[in-house]
Amino acid sequence: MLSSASKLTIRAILRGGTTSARCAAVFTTTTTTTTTTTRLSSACLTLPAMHKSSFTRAGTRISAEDSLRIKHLEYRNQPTPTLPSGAATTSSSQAQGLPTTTAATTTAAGAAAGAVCHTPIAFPKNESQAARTNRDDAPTSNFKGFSASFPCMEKEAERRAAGGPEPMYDRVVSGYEVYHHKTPFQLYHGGVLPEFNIAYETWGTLNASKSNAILLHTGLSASSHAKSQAKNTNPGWWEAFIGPGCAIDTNKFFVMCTNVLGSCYGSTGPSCINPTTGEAYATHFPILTVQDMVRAQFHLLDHMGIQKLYASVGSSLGGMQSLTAAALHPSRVGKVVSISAAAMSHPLSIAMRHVQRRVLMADPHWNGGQYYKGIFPHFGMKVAREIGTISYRSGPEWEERFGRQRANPESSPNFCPDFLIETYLDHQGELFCLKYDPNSLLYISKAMDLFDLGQGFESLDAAFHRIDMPALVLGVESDILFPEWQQRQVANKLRTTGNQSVVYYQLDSIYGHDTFLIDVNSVGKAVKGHLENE
Ligand SMILES: CC(=O)SCCNC(=O)CCNC(=O)[C@H](O)C(C)(C)COP(=O)(O)OP(=O)(O)OC[C@H]1O[C@@H](n2cnc3c(N)ncnc32)[C@H](O)[C@@H]1OP(=O)(O)O
Repeated sequence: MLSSASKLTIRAILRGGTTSARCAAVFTTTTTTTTTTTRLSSACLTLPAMHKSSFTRAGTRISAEDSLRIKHLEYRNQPTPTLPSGAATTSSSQAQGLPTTTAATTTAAGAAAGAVCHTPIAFPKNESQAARTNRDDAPTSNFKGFSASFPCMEKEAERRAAGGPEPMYDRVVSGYEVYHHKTPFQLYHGGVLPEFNIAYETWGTLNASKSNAILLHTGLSASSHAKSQAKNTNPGWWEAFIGPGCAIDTNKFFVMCTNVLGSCYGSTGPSCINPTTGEAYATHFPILTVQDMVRAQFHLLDHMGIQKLYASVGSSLGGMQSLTAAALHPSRVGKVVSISAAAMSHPLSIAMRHVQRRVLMADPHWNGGQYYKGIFPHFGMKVAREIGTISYRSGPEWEERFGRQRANPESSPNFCPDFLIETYLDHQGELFCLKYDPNSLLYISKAMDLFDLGQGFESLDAAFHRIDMPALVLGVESDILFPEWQQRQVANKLRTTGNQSVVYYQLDSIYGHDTFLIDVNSVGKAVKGHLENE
């Protein structure tokens, strides 16, 4: 935790579209006319010690106290890949048909005549590596193989046999409010929802003129529970970022967070009952876009009488929503923040979500999405999350954290989680898989693939041109899902299409895409500076 005396000096460039005037040192502890002091109250700084000490990569450290370095970037010195200028609207491509894969526990079977199958490993379990290396390697028999024991698969088989009720996603969180939209809602790709709910939570106080509201948009699988509050005291997913004196200061702002359309934490999604059939929507739910999610949120704002947001803030999918809100309703968004997002998903990120969906759909219990009264596709969901986790963190972090260590170096190598990185992924998959509706994962991850900020506008540039309010764009060098070059594209596009006030930060955190969830010091301070800078 940082002491109250700790400080962060972040340098940024603010450049107008045609002017080269710059305003450096936006956030610093030194008071100048172009300076805003940016401090997070110590109550917000709950970053575990591990997260600070693990930053050992070479780089420009801005201050001794801070674990992350924020680099000064000049647009003109950065080669920037170009975005296509037209809005390439991707057509809906709902996955067709069911894979026929059956998941059977494999057993080794020796094919060759005379082969010895299921031979127990001859080496004593606790034999040291040195002893193994020094062993006289003259074989004592013609064949000695692997002991075909797969405890992780046996556990999975037991779970399948037991079945069990579908987890109740809407019980995972409680204490949210619900906006009920009573009339049919037309979606971008042609679907219509007869009605919908949006779950939301709020923190701070809405002022009399309703001018201090900040809409916080979530990533793929988050609920509206960004912060603990009286009706739900569990820590939220941005717990340390929101509160008095924090990055989003609830002494100043009224913060709202919604659960997106298509999700499973109180908003209408595939696990909800379709009022026209009395059955769960499941995979009859219409294909969604990020724009549909944001349009639903603006119905909630209308309902609350909030004409103009002080700011729209989001990371990842939330950053896509944040940019979309600003493009759809520029007159209703005062400031925009986009962290680790993009103007459109790039092929590698689509590929990573594709394999998550395929592995989920390959679980026979997924059953075409009709598992709500059957057996939950636990294994498919778990492995999908493991793949997702690979895209959320980074190789450098894992190198530092796990290296090549095995969970139990004295045990024989095996095909169940063995290396620490494997047990980590296994744990992350297990932690998450019962907390989220598999069909929501399909729909929302597809919406991310389909995302194109230019959708519905004349061109991508036309969409960017509408985002004329002060903008903060933040990227992370180790992010493979939403690479830093995409953040630079967003910042550059904003600037070249006429935005007079764009701030871009590049962080060299090793936490990859998840940096926005972990690094309150750097991400939080950048957000606070942007929100509070006049
Ligand atoms: C794509 C989008 O739109 S949004 C982004 C998607 N990202 C997410 O959803 C991220 C979800 N992850 C989280 O929420 C995490 O808790 C974070 C990011 C907030 C915090 O991350 P960290 O503090 O680094 O936690 P970490 O990833 O190390 O996980 C800790 C857990 O792993 C366990 N663990 C750590 N190493 C190992 C290991 N080698 N083997 C087994 N388990 C391990 C810990 O015991 C701990 O378990 P617990 O949670 O049951 O107590």
